[in-house]
Amino acid sequence: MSLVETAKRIAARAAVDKHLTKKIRVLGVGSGSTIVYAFERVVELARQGLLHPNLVCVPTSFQANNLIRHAGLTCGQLNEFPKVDLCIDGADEIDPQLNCIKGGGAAHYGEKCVAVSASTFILVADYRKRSDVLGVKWTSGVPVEVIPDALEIVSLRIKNLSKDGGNNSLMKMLGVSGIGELYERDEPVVSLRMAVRKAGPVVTDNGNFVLDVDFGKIYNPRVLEVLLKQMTGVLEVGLFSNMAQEAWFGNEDGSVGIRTLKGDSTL
Ligand SMILES: O=C(CO)[C@H](O)[C@H](O)COP(=O)(O)O
Repeated sequence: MSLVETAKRIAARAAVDKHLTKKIRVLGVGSGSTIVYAFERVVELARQGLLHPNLVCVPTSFQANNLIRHAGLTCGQLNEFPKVDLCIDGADEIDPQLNCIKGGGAAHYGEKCVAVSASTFILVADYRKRSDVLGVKWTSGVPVEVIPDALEIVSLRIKNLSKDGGNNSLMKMLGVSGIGELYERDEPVVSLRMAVRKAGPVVTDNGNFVLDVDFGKIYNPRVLEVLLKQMTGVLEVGLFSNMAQEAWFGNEDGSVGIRTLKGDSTL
């Protein structure tokens, strides 16, 4: 197993061991490759009888739904279980305030639905995702899920943010005086995410498209998230600000690091 895969696995398993106690009845299951390792551990613990006897797993995506069903665990939807005790998910980049970029797997809408419903939201990742400022480690851009009919209008509005931003009354309401307080680039670079082994764009679990928007460094993820989210045609933004309580990182040396709002430590 490569260094990166080992790092994902140790972080994922350690976070599950710490947080998934017998008291957790409703578990949110994230998406991506790191979550596969976390879920492997969930299944091991369930088979050993160490979890809540009525554990329900709420998926964040089609992928997570498959993981749960193939393991034979109970799968529940958010409409039936809107109060999630714990959600464990991966991330593409995480800053010291535990803001993160998600959506590398285009599942950020489902992931955010579950994360906002969770009493505890824990991130698991390898060492490449630990960052001081968002936009430096994950350079593919912030994923923005867009309703297909609105693709062009949303692209244009995002490209023009820097030009129009200074006069935006919403920015004033949010207490930001200029777009330069939010991100680095003069003009965000907007790309439609293209599929691999399918002609045309990626189509999300919800039948939408994804724009990857490179803002350069992101200085104020919270306000940028709000600004993007309010654009008509945007379903969800892959910025998750002020949501996670902890991030668990697998380090290159085989140790596990824990990032909280109080700082970084090693297990
Ligand atoms: O947000 C996500 C999917 O939309 C993933 O959690 C994120 O992309 C991390 O994935 P991986 O664990 O494969 O690096």
